[in-house]
Amino acid sequence: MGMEIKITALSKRYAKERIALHDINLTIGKGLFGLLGPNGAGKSTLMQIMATVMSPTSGQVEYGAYRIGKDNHQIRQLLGYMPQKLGLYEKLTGEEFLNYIALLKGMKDPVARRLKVRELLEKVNLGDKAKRKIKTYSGGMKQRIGIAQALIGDPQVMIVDEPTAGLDPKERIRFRDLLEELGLERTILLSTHIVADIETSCSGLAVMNQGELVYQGTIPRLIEKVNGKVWTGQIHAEDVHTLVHKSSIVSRRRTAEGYDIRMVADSAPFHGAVLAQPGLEDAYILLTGSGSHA
Ligand SMILES: Nc1ncnc2c1ncn2[C@@H]1O[C@H](COP(=O)(O)OP(=O)(O)OP(=O)(O)O)[C@@H](O)[C@H]1O
Repeated sequence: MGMEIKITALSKRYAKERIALHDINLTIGKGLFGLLGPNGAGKSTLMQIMATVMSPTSGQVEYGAYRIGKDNHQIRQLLGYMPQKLGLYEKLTGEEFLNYIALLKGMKDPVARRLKVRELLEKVNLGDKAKRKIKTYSGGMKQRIGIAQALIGDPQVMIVDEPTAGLDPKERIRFRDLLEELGLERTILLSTHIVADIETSCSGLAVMNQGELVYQGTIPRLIEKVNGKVWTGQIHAEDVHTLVHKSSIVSRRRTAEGYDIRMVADSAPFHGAVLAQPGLEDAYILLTGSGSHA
């Protein structure tokens, strides 16, 4: 299972000339594919168009032989979509909610439906919480029930929009493991603005910034781009203002004397800075200028 998705010259312009996507060309293969970018980069817009819930201004998305706009019905059959804001029915139990969604998706046979709901609850590790109301679930549990509903109908492709927002680190790891496992037999597109969400697990990666695709390829090849450009060192508090290109600061930690700094620069950015082993976070900051400590 799993299939190739081809995006060609895709653009989206909202009202008032706001360009959310500009000429996106991207191929997404089998496995877990990461879509990384800061808030407002256009990730949700792209995913909504791919999920056939919004039309592009121009361009094309193809799922094998199917095209959005023309074959939406067929595409929805092979797609599981988890939007950023999942309307959960808080008063229902996890089991009731999945049963309801399965009904909506056309599973008419009650026995098959009950079996499927059970299987999905087990798969996302909520078997023992099936009879509890969704409003009592933690953030991570809600996200996992969201994945379960997207899995009804055994979709070949899953589109998952910023699922880890608001999760604590433990829940985030658990959720990532689940997606990784699901990615073994399908195509999963996962969007996030958190580098750690995709660091270890993705077979492919695209980075977006301000409506543009700024990178597509493997994680190691992206990290290569910052080889010899990542610097660490200590700087005195009174010298911080001398740092230029603050947007390329990867991390800044207060110490007794000043700051421990990690930043991306072509040459040593301050006195005493030494080269460090580069990572994905460094490359991401070089591409997007989205230093969280800038
Ligand atoms: N319905 C809309 N009307 C007008 N502008 C919109 C609309 N939806 C999104 N935008 C704008 O389009 C741009 C891309 O937004 P989008 O939500 O796709 O980004 P994102 O990468 O998913 O970020 P976030 O994680 O904050 O949702 C932003 O500038 C946003 O303000």
